[in-house]
Amino acid sequence: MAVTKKVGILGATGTVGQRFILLLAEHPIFTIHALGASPRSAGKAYKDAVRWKQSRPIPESVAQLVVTACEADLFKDCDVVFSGLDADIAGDIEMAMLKNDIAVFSNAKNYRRDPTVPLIVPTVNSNHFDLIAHQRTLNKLNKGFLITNANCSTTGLVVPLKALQDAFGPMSHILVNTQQAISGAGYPGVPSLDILDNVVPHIGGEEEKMEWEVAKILGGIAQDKKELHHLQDTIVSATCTRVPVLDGHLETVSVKFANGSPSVEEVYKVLEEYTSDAEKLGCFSAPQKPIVVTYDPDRPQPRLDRENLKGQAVTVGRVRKCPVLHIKFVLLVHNTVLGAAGSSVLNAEIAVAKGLI
Ligand SMILES: NC(=O)C1=CN([C@@H]2O[C@H](COP(=O)(O)OP(=O)(O)OC[C@H]3O[C@@H](n4cnc5c(N)ncnc54)[C@H](OP(=O)(O)O)[C@@H]3O)[C@@H](O)[C@H]2O)C=CC1
Ligand SMILES: N[C@@H](CC(=O)OP(=O)(O)O)C(=O)O
Repeated sequence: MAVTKKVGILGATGTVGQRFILLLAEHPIFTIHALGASPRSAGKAYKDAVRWKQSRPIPESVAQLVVTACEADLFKDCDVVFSGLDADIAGDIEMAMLKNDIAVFSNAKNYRRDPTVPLIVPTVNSNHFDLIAHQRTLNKLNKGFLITNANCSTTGLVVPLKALQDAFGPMSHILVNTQQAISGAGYPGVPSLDILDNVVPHIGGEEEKMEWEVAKILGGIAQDKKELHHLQDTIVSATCTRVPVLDGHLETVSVKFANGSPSVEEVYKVLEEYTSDAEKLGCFSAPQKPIVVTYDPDRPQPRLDRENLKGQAVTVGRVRKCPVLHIKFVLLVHNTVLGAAGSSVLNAEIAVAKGLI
């Protein structure tokens, strides 16, 4: 039987934290060891601290665990710390964990632009783990390191883009429009009077994140493994909206390729056949395949497709020629699974498989 690793969850009471609890409560190699949240929650049993919003009940093994403050000393016995912390406080807390030589998997935006921190979508760029040796040298660490997840909308976008880039070469232009679920705004999130019977065509900072993160994730790594190379010649334009859906971000995408357009049939084939290292490494949470292709004319849809392959796959459909660029399609990503906690857990499984933890 595999040796189990002790894990801590920071921000365990939040929207992303609750997903971590569900994904980790019966995990074959990770055992929940410590739960952290704000001073408001510290000292309480998890069931009393959390406002549980999941359709499955709080796992029994977690309900009575006492939530602590997010102090590095209290997590020093953990092999891995997953962070679902609010970005306002994630920076300092995650850095304190890293300085204590702990492996940190962050969902927050704070370190995504740090050139020494890989921004990893597990079914896209797990090769960026190769930067960790250099990061450890820079920070004088033995076993600790820090990696971040991408923004949830970016995560959905880069999975099919990676398949297309591998097959057809660089893309010069990418236009994306998102319809994002309310769970993306955390709890209590968007007021009901703003979102019911409505669409809000603004999510602060989201478009800038999407436009920037794609280039880091789809870029390469230097031969000496000390630097990430961002894409230079790909322009991304994003428009992000909030819609009255609970979970699942829908995105409409148009792409122009630098070397000319593939056919719709070629694109479908490439999406169908795309594989990632996560499956090849045999990771427990890896989807059977990173992309579920739908040929139904009215899919993907959030309510019907967000749970595909347990929320770890991106569903893509409606591939057709774009009269302005080259190819357009629709995708759906589960924002709190692959878009957040699910990516972190799968990234940690990859790190274990690569011998980094
Ligand atoms: N929701 C989503 O789909 C996605 C979210 N993210 C990112 O993940 C992170 C978490 O988001 P989300 O779960 O939605 O946010 P929530 O607001 O639902 O949860 C925030 C968590 O942070 C904790 N917290 C707040 N203040 C402090 C503090 N001073 N010290 C310690 N802990 C504190 C809260 O604890 P308490 O309950 O005690 O207040 C809670 O556990 C954010 O950085 C977000 O940007 C990334 C991708 C997708
Ligand atoms: N902003 C996203 C969720 C999120 O928190 O993203 P980020 O981790 O990039 O701040 C949404 O509203 O759906």
